Formats: sequence, structure tokens, C-alpha cells
Amino acid sequence: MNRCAVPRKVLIVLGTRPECLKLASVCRALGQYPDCVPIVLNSGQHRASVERTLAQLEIGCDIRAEQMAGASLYASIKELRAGIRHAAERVAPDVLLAQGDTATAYAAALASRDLGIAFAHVEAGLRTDHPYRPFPEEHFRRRISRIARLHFAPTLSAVRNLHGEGIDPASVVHAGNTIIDLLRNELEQTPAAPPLPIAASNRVLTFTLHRRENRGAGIRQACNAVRRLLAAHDDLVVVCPLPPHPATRAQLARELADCPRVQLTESIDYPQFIALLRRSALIVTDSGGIQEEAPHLGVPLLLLRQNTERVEETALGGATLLDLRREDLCRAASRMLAAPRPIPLPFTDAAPNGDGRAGRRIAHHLLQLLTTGSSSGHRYRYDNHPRGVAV
Ligand SMILES: CC(=O)N[C@@H]1[C@@H](OP(=O)(O)OP(=O)(O)OC[C@H]2O[C@@H](n3ccc(=O)[nH]c3=O)[C@H](O)[C@@H]2O)O[C@H](CO)[C@@H](O)[C@@H]1O
Repeated sequence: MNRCAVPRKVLIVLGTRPECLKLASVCRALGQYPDCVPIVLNSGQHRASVERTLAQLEIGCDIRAEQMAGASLYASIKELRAGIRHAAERVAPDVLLAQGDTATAYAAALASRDLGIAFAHVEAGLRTDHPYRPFPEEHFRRRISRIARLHFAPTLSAVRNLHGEGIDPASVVHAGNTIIDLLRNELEQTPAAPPLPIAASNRVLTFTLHRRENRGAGIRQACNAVRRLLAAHDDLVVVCPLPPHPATRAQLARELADCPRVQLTESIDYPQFIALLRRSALIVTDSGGIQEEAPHLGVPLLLLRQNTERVEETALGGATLLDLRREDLCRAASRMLAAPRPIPLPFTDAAPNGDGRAGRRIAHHLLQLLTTGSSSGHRYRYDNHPRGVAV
């Protein structure tokens, strides 16, 4: 690759814990290039959680916006967009980069369009079968794809989705999923201990819920099923890290407050959380990232959602979709607890989310865009290379 005469500035915008986790390997890889200056902006969406997660990951934060007030979703987007635009005007980056489907990612894409700055989207092309479900994530990611100049797709189905929507194939890079970089790195270290003492004779169920669609009736039904499950299996303990959203955490805490063998915790640091997942007999969740991690840990997962964008994981049997409005969680969980534990998926090119080198691929192609001034310098033929990229 040609070297840039002037170092290129990449403004990396993140606003929630999963964005920090999923951009860690990209930040590190960009930092390896002497002609690139990565600048990290905490958007203020979940300000404290981002501060804490970046510190754990040993990633510096260059700009901190105030915690957003966020009276409504619309007000949050407006506030985040203005803050990101303000930071970008000061930094004058060559490219703005964000990840996933959060309010921050959408606001960053809008701010880049306001200012005419190229936008690079990590985890591009995930789609469910419904244009705005889950809400607001599906809506955000579809809008972001209309703005982005470079799309880093985690999976082959995401690549196909983008091509199917008429996105220029030259701007789509099949990079793999950056959470796999972090997970692989974590599993190669000395294992951390789970966050809470758990007796050897106990089986663990990790329970996390935070999606908007599950607030209210969904959480109530799921918690009732957890009670019945605990009554049916006296060796079972449930660990439930509470999400940052105030109403959701309050409801979970209320529904599970007097439950025996349920441990409610604050959000758990990544190494300890992975240790907890490994120690689990079953995961019950509505999380996106945990669906990507569980197959590599060999832990069965019940996904409490109406649909999913992780089609590869469900096809593999790594995640089982359960619609709480129609199916009984207690029965499905008991069935899964009785089944043999799945074999962990190895980190190879053949795994749906890649081999754990996505961050390096993203940095390479981003720098190529910045040096050549266009992404058309690297057209990939997906049929010729298993990951569709040359590095
Ligand atoms: C619709 C949808 O699926 N959207 C997703 C959504 O994120 P999510 O649903 O995956 O969010 P969470 O479940 O909060 O985070 C998960 C990560 O956090 C770790 N974890 C969890 C609990 C804990 O106590 N400690 C931890 O360390 C865990 O291992 C995992 O890696 O937004 C992301 C950003 O844009 C998107 O990428 C992503 O598509």
C-alpha cells in the first residue's frame, strides 16, 4: 500500500459497551499504522459504561461528549448528531467510522452526511426479515447503509444483503466479525474466574434481556418462566447482569427480586462475563453479540426475540429462536438443559463470523481507501476467496 504524505485521521465514534468491545480490535489495528491517527469519541449515549469499557480494554478516549439527556429516541438522535458534528468539525477527520445499529451509529452516519465526510460502517449488512424489527436497530442499520461509503460486512449473508440492496460491491468488504477478534484473544489468555462464586454442583443459566421489544410483557413472561424453571431444577442458579436502560433494569430487578437462586448483578466486565458464559449450561438472552460468541464456547442459547439477523448462527444450531408470545420458555429451556452440550466451533475461515482477524482487515482496507481516495482500488471476487478479502 502507498504511504500517505499526511497522516490520515479516522474519527471512531462509539456510545455503548458493545460498540467498544466490537471496535477494540479496529482501534488497535489502526494504531499500528504510522500514517493513521485514530481519534476515539465517546458520544455520550451510555457515557459511563463506555468510559469503563474503554479503560478495561486499555483504549484511550480522546473526546468525551456529555451524557445525553435523551428524553425520546428522536431527541437522542438529534442530540447525538449535533455532538458528533461538533466534534467532527473540530477534528476534521478524513473518515468517520462507527459500528452496528445503535442511536450513536445512526447519528454518526447522519453527522458524516451533514459534513460531507466519508462514513465507514463496521458490522454492515445484518438484516432481519422485517424492515423495522427489531426496533429501532433494523431501521437504523438500513438507513446507515444508504449513507456509508465503505461497508465492512461480518458474514457472507450480510454481504449478500448489501449486494441485494444495490450497494456497489466495490464498497463492500467481507471482513468477519470483530467480536470474534476479542473473544479469540480472550480465550487465548489465562482464563478469568467467573464474577460470582458458584458451587461445583450447580448448573448455571445466564440470563440477559435488554431489547425494547421485550420490555413489559416479554420480560414479565420470561421471568415467570425462569421461576418455573428454578422450581423444576433444584441444582440450577440464574445469573442476570442488569442492562443500563433504567426502566428495563428496574423491571428485571422487580420481577426477579424474591426469586431464590437468582443473582442479579451489575454489568460484568468482559473477561469475567466470558468466564461466566463458559461455566453456563444454558444462555437465555435477546443479545446480538452473545449469539455470535456462544457457538465458539459450546454453550446452547435460547434467543428471546421474534426474529434474528444472525441467520448463520440459527442455521448452525448455535442459537434457537423462541417467540415468547407463542412458545413456552420453561419447556424449551428444560429440553435444552437435558441435551448434550454442543461442540465449540473453532476459529477458522469457515466459521460464520470469521477467524478473529476482522480488525486487521478493516484497518487495511480503510487505509487503502484513504490512500487511493476510493474503494474501487480493491474489487473482491467473493467466489474466489473464502472470506472475500485479500488479507
Ligand atoms: C439487534 C442487535 O442484535 N444489535 C446488537 C447490539 O448489541 P447487543 O445486543 O449485542 O448488546 P449487549 O447484549 O449489551 O452486548 C453484548 C456484548 O457485551 C458482552 N457483555 C454482556 C453482558 C455483560 O454483563 N458483560 C459483557 O461484557 C457480551 O459478551 C457481548 O460481547 O448493538 C451492537 C452495537 O452496535 C450491535 O453490534 C449488535 O448487532
